[in-house]
Amino acid sequence: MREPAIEVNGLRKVYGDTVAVDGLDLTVARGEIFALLGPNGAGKTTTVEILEGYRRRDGGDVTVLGVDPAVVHSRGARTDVSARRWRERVGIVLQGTGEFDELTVGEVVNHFARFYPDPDDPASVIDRVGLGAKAKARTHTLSGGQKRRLDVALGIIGRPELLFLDEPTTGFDPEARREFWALIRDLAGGGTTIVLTTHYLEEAETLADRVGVIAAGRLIAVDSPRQLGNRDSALATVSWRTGEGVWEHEQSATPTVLVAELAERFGGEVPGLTVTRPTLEDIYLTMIGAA
Ligand SMILES: Nc1ncnc2c1ncn2[C@@H]1O[C@H](COP(=O)(O)OP(=O)(O)OP(=O)(O)O)[C@@H](O)[C@H]1O
Repeated sequence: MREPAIEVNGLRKVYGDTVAVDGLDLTVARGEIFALLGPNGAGKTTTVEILEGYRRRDGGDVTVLGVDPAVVHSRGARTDVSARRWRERVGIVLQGTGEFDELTVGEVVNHFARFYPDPDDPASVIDRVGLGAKAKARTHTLSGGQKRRLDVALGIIGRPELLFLDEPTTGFDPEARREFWALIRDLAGGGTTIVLTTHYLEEAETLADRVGVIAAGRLIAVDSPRQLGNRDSALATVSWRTGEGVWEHEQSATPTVLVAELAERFGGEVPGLTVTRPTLEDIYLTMIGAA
């Protein structure tokens, strides 16, 4: 089997009296899109920053692209060739870096491209993040969502093998969010491993191969969005309108049987028929509530 992109065992991080990460285990496969969900303060950013090599851990084992990020970050590593190589292979999109004074979008992306041995084409990256029309605009004139797109451009200009995205679409309008999702799928299709944190359940559902739910510093569940918390086998709610126009709702483990009965009862079309299962958000909120 191919070595995973990320392997974490028993990760622990403490700030004073606060246990931010409390024995977290996680494996992310190469080429996977993995979404980390969890309430404010659950430990997502701390975990991701440890994986990126920006934060030191207090316990546990961490391997990212075959390397311990703590070693990359240790003293002397700044000039170390292997540490530099590792950094070039990891793309990071932080929450809001996009202020570069009087520089234009094109200048900033071109400037960052020079840090990498085999960068992508700056003009094409600017187009792909939807900033083509803003290439000559000074970055301080960009809107919030456009600055976020610039952050994404800087995260991918080095053609990373692994890309970390911390709440990437906060402040995006719905169309921009969909364009961004297409970009992420495109990157994953090209083999890039993607780890993102998000508070948008729809984003996790649309993008992620697997989601991990963090609560109080622990990973309490990992599964595909369809199967998380046995969602696929949860009771379905069947709703329909009676002949008198009254809405009926019934929970059922065998909704197909119920719908067949209803069809027979109504002699064809069942008025207002819907069959729904719990959404990812329903499942997530139940999990977080229980934790
Ligand atoms: N530098 C720090 N010093 C002290 N405590 C910190 C520090 N950074 C984070 N914490 C604490 O660690 C816990 C986890 O924080 P973290 O930022 O990892 O959560 P998160 O899941 O990313 O939250 P959010 O969804 O709000 O971004 C919180 O209780 C937070 O207050």
